[in-house]
Amino acid sequence: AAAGRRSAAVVQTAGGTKESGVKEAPLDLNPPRGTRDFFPDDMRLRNWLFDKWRRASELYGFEEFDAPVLESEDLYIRKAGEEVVGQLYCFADKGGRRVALRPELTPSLARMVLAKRGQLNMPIKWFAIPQCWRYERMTRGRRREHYQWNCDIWGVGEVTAEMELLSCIVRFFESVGIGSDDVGIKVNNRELLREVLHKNGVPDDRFAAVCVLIDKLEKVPLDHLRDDFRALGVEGSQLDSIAASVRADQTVDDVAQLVGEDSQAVKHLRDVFDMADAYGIADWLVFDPSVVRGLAYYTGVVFEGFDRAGELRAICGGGRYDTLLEMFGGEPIPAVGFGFGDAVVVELLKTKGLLPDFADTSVADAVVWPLAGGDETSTVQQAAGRVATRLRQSGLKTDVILENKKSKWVFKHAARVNAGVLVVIGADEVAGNEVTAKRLCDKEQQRVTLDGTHLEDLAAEWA
Ligand SMILES: CC(=O)Nc1cnc2ccccc2c1
Repeated sequence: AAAGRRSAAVVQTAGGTKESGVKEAPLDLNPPRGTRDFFPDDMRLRNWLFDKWRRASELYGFEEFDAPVLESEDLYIRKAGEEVVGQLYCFADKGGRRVALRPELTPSLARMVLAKRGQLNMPIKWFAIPQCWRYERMTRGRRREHYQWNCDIWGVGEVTAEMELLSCIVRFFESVGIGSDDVGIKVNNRELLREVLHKNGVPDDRFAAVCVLIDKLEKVPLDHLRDDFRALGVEGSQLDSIAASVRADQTVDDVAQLVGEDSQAVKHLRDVFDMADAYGIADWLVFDPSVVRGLAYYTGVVFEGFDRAGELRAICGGGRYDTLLEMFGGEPIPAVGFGFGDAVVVELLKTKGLLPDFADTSVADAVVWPLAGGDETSTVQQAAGRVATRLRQSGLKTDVILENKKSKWVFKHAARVNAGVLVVIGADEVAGNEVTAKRLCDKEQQRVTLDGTHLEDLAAEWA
């Protein structure tokens, strides 16, 4: 690493930008490639978003859980050619164990359910906001981590579970000011594709890998994928009829023609649209037979939030995955869930002018200022400590000026933290067992005795 740092590259370092050469280059101050620092302003936005996600989850009766960011690599070994598996951030740990930074949360959830199998009250409705990772060649300069809100329902095979999740997503959008004219949710059912594959003689064990390729069709023309399809034994007229069946411009009736009105797939799909009104989400849902999502384990209804202006990548996505536990050697339990990343939704909020403004965030309600500097410094600083502690114990967010500062600096600082009241403590206040409280919005001030709780009451009123 030291040798690496001796490179001639010019990096932003502690010592400013300088040609590194013979001397060892100082530490690179940037976070690792594809990752982000969250300075307070960034953290305020992140906390705001997570709070909106949490509120929507709790509104729907979901309980929060979490799992380690590090999991055994085995959890993600799937042979269907998924991008998320191809970009696994994996390595051998010091014990020689193959481990991976989680690229998604669902396999951890499956592991936890299997571990507690039979002891969990079903159905479970759990949510989490995990940081997920991928290792991508930085050629594309994309991020290698994101936070992804997950909600999952285990133990319900009926479409009512899909309705809970779809309406939870809609409630989140409404909670940040996004409406059904801004965003829609494309809904499809992978069972349709399974039935089409059967009709075209494609063996069932090709289903997951075919879905992953069909998902790529959204971005890559069919001709670029013919070789991959051929490798799965899908080609020629068989492939053309499969590709035709997933064309976006078809209605549910059109696909019912293809697979027959008595198809389970069609029934489940119609159920979703029939129930949408009752959940107040009919305006949000759009049938789109081209949507299959890129995860191998989806088995039924799948869905994807999209911006109707068509400028952004998918906002969120999910689906039913009734057989995931079989991958882990367990008896299957029906399950459905979604993932909702922290990147695209923020881009959408930006374009819609819906990002929150934190300019008047109250970092502190009160600022306590010991007039230090003279030989009474320790006396006034101790008095400030006592006053600040009282204010904090009464629940007021209180900042203390920790060193000798000029008045101009203190008032500027109090304004920056949006404090409502400045409590000044000089030697004469201390002598009189008083403080001088200044209301910052209009400079009104009062000498307040420290006897009783009048100071707390006044500070609370002025905060
Ligand atoms: C737009 C964006 O940041 N996407 C993103 C970023 N990091 C990831 C990490 C793991 C899996 C998917 C990921 C997706």
